[in-house]
Formats: sequence, C-alpha cells, structure tokens
Amino acid sequence: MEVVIVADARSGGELIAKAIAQLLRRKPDALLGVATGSTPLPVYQALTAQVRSGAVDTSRARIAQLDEYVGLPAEHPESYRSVLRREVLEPLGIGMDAFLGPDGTAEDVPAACEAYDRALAAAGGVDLQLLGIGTDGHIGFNEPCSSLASRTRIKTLTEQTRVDNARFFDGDIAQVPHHVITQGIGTILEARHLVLLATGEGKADAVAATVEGPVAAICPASALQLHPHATVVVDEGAASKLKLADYFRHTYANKPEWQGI
Ligand SMILES: N[C@@H]1[C@@H](O)[C@H](O)[C@@H](COP(=O)(O)O)O[C@@H]1O
Repeated sequence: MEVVIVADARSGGELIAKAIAQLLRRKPDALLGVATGSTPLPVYQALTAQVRSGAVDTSRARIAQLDEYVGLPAEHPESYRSVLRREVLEPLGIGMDAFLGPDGTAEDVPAACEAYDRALAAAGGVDLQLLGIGTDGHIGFNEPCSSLASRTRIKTLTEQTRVDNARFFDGDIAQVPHHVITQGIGTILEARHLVLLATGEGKADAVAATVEGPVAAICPASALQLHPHATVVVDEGAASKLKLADYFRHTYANKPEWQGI
C-alpha cells in the first residue's frame, strides 16, 4: 500500500485526477469506479478542468457506481445515481449509456446485486476504483464487520452513517434510508487499482486503522492492505494519527516521477 500525504484536499484531487488522466491516455475506454460523498469532489473538479482544457479525453470512458440507497427513486436528487450524474457524468460529458450501477429500486434486491456483479465482470472489471472512507472505516457502504470476501449485496446502515449522511437530506435523519446496496469488499478488491482519498482530522482514526492497523473486518478499509495496487491519499489532517507519516513522506518524495501513483 502506498500512502501519499498531500497539503490539502485540492492537491489530493489534482493528484488523483492526474492518475485518472494517465489511465485514460493508456486505455481510453477505462472503467472508472467512482464514489459519492464530499471527499471525492476535488477529484471530479480537477478532472473536469482537464477535460475542458483538452488535456484529457473522457469521451470513451465508462463509469461504475460503488453503492446506492435502496428504495429511493432513481430520479430522487440524493439517489447516488442522481448524484453521480450531476457531479461526474454531466461535468465530464459522459452519457448514461456508459454508466453501470445497481438498481436500488428493484423488487428483487438480491437478484439486482448479483446482476450488478455480473455486469461489472462482463464490462471487463473496474480499472481504477476511487474510494472515500467513513468515520468508522467503511468503504462503499460496507459497515464495520462486513465480510472481507463480500460481494455486492444489501446492507443495513449504522445509525452513525445515517446521522453523517442526514446532511444530504435537509438534516432530517428520518429521510435517510436504512438500507443500501454496496459493492462488497471482495468486489471492490477486484478493481485493478484502488485509490482511497481521505481529508480532514475527522478521518484520522479511520485512516490510521486502515493503514497501520491489522487487516480486520472491524475496519473494512483495512482490506486495502490485501490489494497489490492500493494508494491512500490523505491531507495533513487525515494523516495526523499515522505513526509512519515521516516514512511515507520520505518515500513519496523520493519516488521516480514516471511511476505516478
Ligand atoms: N457511501 C458513502 C461512502 O462511499 C463515502 O466514502 C462516505 C464518506 O463520505 P464523505 O466523503 O462525505 O465523508 O459516505 C458514504 O457513506
């Protein structure tokens, strides 16, 4: 696992957007796994700026969703499908025909979950999966004690995650669904490159457990330690509880630039 400590969220966004641009130059129809939440927004903004300046071409790129609320109509402004359309697809000029996501409105949710895993595999797998992290170490919506081998499935949100996400629902927790579909940890680990972005001191404990703690289901993001190409990008706040911060700074500063992340 590589840990890159950046000055702020904006620099983190630019670094990851650069890696995505490099991937798209190598593979124009790459399947990009994207996450919702506030943290990845600087990545999407930096990538959009690159598209507008002509530095990167996203016309053949494909987008895959990480997770979704169960029961919210697809057109609900806070369904993750709507959020991704607004924050990723439209700014990057990518159409819904290049979008893969689970059906959170399906009558048969387990069948919809299995269908999504099959669709990801049929699309050739995710090339780069961008991840945020919950304060409890969750990735996607894999809450603590999720199986590290899990596939896409339905999960019940913890009260903390519903409280955290109420800000997207007028601060009204009653509007936050209890159930979600999330790519499983086993599914996420199949992506070729995992890039987790965490910013702010509020994520410092979760980041320390992810990077320096044991691989354990209590911290789902610690499963990244099992992946051969995982990059954790953190700002100073999110890095503040890393014991090996100086080591991470030193190795990244001395890395050959052509390697990228
Ligand atoms: N399902 C999403 C996660 O994918 C995201 O990483 C997390 C953190 O969100 P934020 O980046 O806003 O802190 O929120 C939600 O739970």
